[in-house]
Order: sequence, then C-alpha cells, then structure tokens
Amino acid sequence: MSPALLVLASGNAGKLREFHQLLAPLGLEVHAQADYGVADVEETGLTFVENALLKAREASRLSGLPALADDSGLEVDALAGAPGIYSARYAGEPKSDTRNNARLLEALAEVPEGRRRARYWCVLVLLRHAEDPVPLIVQRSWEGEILQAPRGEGGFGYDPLFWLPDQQASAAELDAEQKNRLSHRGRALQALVAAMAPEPARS
Ligand SMILES: O=c1nc[nH]c2c1ncn2[C@H]1C[C@H](O)[C@@H](COP(=O)(O)OP(=O)(O)OP(=O)(O)O)O1
Ligand SMILES: [Mg+2]
Repeated sequence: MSPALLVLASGNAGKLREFHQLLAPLGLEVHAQADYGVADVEETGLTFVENALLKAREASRLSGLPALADDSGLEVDALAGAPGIYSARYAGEPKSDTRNNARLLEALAEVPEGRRRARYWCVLVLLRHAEDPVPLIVQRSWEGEILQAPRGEGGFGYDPLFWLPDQQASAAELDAEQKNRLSHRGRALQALVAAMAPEPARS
C-alpha cells in the first residue's frame, strides 16, 4: 500500500519541516492537518502508540485521507523516564520549547555529567483510513545525553540540550540532512516507508 497523498497529523512546525524534507524525495504528497482544519486532539493515551493513533485517526476522519502521525518525546534515565509522553507539556500549557528546556535543566541541575543519559523516542502510525483496523506502527529511539546548557540553533524542541557523543555535537548543531539520517524520526520513517512497499507476489 503506497498512498500518493497523505495528511500529516501534527501541528508541530519542526516535525512538519522534517517530514517534508524526508518525504518529498519519495514522490509522496503530504499536507499538514491544518490544511483540513484539523486541530490538535487531546493526547489522553498512556503510551506514544496510543497518542499517535488518536492523532492519526482524527486527521484521517476529518480529511478523508490516509494519515501519518508522530508521537515522540524524551526519556531521561536520571528522571525515571520523564518527561516521556508528557515531553511537549513538561512545563505546562501552552506548550513552549523554551520553558520545557529550562525545566529540564532545572530538574537535572544536581545530576553530574556521565549520569545524564537520555533518548528520544518516535512512534509513527499510518492509517489507511480512519477506521483502519491494521495500523502500520514503527518506533525508533536515538541515544544521547542532556547538556548543562543549550548549544546550536537548528532543529526544534529539546535539540539544543541533546548531546550526541558520536557526533560531538548537539542535535541543534547538525544540519537538517544529518539530523534526518540519524534521528529517531528519520530512521522510523525509513522503516515505515519500507513497510509500506507492496509485498512481492509469492509463488
Ligand atoms: O526531533 C526532536 N527534536 C527535539 N525535540 C523533539 C524531537 N522529537 C520530539 N521532540 C519533543 C518535542 C515535544 O516536546 C515532544 C513531542 O510531543 P508530541 O506530542 O509528539 O508533539 P507536539 O505536541 O509538539 O505536536 P503534535 O502532537 O501535533 O505532532 O518531544
Ligand atoms: Mg502533541
């Protein structure tokens, strides 16, 4: 199954930018949910999977198109996995990357280097239609460490605080192509697209 036109069930400008960069070369036409008047749904699930399903189902229902949703977040070991599924709302509503980053630094103020391990998770859900009983689901993570102060201007969300030891850079210091190649979202999308390819006929 390889739909030509997809709705992206997200209101996050950073995610939408990355999805466009990743999907444009594949000949998939993608439109943001805002183009169909879809507002953010309440993310009432207790898992990334549940929240991604809620988002995809609502966008598909209102647009009448197949929908791709991304629920993602940051899991910090020293914080017992927080902020996790609450990453976007970590510092309360309305959502603010600046306040979320400040709260994260505060929560880790007493945690020394070497104990600041963290990972991003990205769960992607593709629904062929709003009542699709067989959602395509892929999840990937990206390991890093939380810096003591922000670095870099690229990316979005927690990227200025997300240090990649292998790259000797924060996620916000990577260029878009590098981030998309390495990130939880970029690799999850690659896997999703591979899973969307039609199955070869069996003899
Ligand atoms: O590559 C990333 N670089 C930096 N930060 C990231 C990334 N990936 C997820 N994150 C953070 C942003 C937000 O704090 C949370 C996602 O929350 P999440 O509910 O999935 O997204 P959202 O509310 O911003 O937009 P929407 O639900 O409409 O897709 O994790
Ligand atoms: Mg959200």
